[in-house]
Amino acid sequence: MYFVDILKKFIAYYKPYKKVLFADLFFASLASVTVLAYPMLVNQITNNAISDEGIAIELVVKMVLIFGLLMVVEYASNFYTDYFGHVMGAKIESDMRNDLFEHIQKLSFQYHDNTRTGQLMSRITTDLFDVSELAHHGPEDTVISMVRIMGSFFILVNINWMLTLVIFLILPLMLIFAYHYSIKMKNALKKNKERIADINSQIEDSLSGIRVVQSFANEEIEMDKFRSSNHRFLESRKSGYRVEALFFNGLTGFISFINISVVIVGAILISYNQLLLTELITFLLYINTLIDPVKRLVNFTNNLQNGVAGFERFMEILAVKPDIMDAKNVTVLSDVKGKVEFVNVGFQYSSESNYVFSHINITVNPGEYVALVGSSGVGKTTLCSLIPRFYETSEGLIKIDDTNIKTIKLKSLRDHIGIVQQDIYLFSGTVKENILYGKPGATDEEIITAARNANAHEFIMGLPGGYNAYIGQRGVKLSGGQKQRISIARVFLKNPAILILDEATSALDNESESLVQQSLEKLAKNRTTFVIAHRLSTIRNAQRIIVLSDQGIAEEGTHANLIKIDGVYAKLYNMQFNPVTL
Ligand SMILES: Nc1ncnc2c1ncn2[C@@H]1O[C@H](COP(=O)(O)OP(=O)(O)OP(=O)(O)O)[C@@H](O)[C@H]1O
Repeated sequence: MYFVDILKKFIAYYKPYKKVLFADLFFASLASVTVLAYPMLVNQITNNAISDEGIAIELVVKMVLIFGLLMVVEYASNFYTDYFGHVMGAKIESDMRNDLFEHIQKLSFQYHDNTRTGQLMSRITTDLFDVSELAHHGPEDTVISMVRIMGSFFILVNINWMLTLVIFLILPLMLIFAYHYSIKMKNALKKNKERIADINSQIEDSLSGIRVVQSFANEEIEMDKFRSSNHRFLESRKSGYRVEALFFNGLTGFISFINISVVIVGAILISYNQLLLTELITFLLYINTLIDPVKRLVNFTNNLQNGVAGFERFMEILAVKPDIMDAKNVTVLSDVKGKVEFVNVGFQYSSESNYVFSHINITVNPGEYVALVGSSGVGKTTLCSLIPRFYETSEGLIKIDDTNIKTIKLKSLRDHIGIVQQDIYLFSGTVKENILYGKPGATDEEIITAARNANAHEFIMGLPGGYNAYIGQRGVKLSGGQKQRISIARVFLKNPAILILDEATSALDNESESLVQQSLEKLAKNRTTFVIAHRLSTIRNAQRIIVLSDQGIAEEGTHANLIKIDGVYAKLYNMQFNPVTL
């Protein structure tokens, strides 16, 4: 049942390429038939054209012409299967890769938190290559092998059944050998794949953190880690090549054994006048026509195993249901006012971990500026990441403008929320491309206005190339404050009703901070804003400060009120502004 299911899903990918597939199978059969005809022609020449009376020129010319014609047909058919067949396989692979990437993008933060990017990269790239090989060679090799095995068997029996029996006595041994080694090869290849995926993860990890590596001068440690996974890969390739060498040379050995046995038995049959020399020559020529598709079939079992394994891994990811999806009847938000309500909200990252918080009740009015304060790890970022549904609440619910966010179309929900974080992610590309990310299709004027609002226009104009300046991988060519202002421009362009500022200025120096702070204040105007700040000076003017503790919301109020009640906030504030001196 499982296999049928997998097969059905696999076959579905052929649908757009039905015509090419059938043409491919037709030409594969045609090429196989021509191969079967060659030894026949040799037989005609040796039997009828050459005799003691001389050479029958007319017949030879006729045979040569047929030879030529068959060669043209074989060449054209093989060209079709080699080119169009491979292109079909590549197109199927490309369709699968698109589906996989689309799906992976839908998977929630929870999934990505627990999955190594390098492993996913391997699945999207190398694994699917095996599937493409199977998609192309699977049906084709089956047809070629069947036509050739049946055709040559029929011809061999017709020439001499006793010699055919010799082959079919040895062939099962060869198949058992081939099957045994093909399993070993499959295991070796699987190991290779796992290890190359490890290397990919390692490269991804080390190179993404190259700045940390170099700042700690830990290149040698990274090199050691790399050397060890590279060595493990080398070892698995070594054992793979060993199995491969045994396998292919063993097969060649069996083929030689079959040929020698046929020659010996054939010689005996000739001596008893049971066989002609010309028949023995034709028979020997047909052995290859029979053995070659057998080898092909064995190879195909390998392709099949790899391809199926690759396809299973592909399906495995596709089977992961995005845990955060649109409900059946979703609402699309329009004209959002920006009221945000947490109703008895509780959250745990996984069923095994502790609740980060529970029983959180907060109502934030449209346009209100609310600061979240609390010690490190208390859950401020987590609380905010529930609003765009990056994670799903474990208890309670969140409402925007009185609508439960689980009933809002995910895209629509996220379209109305802007986030500025401390750890900014800019894509490698130009300044303009990065700002445009906030509203694809925006005009140049809109981009410049957003940049001006974010205090970014001037420094952008100073860059070589201005808005078309290339900013490097993750924006490495820009300063922290500049990156931050580009990310703010991006949100200005998006123009969301709800804003989350997650410690956006805490990594900046005073000058940068004031530029960024100014633009953030402008950005927050008329939007419901949640600010997470470590530097309490930046939130003194907040309309409301919510203080989180391990027990939930500990205090709530304005800065002045909270100082007056002299609780958790006052303690945090005093720690920052009146540090104890010895
Ligand atoms: N992706 C995650 N998977 C599992 N646990 C997480 C994850 N992210 C955060 N946590 C845990 O959840 C708790 C709250 O983290 P969170 O980042 O929300 O705190 P925070 O108050 O924003 O801290 P800080 O002020 O240091 O940024 C922490 O104990 C943290 O270890």
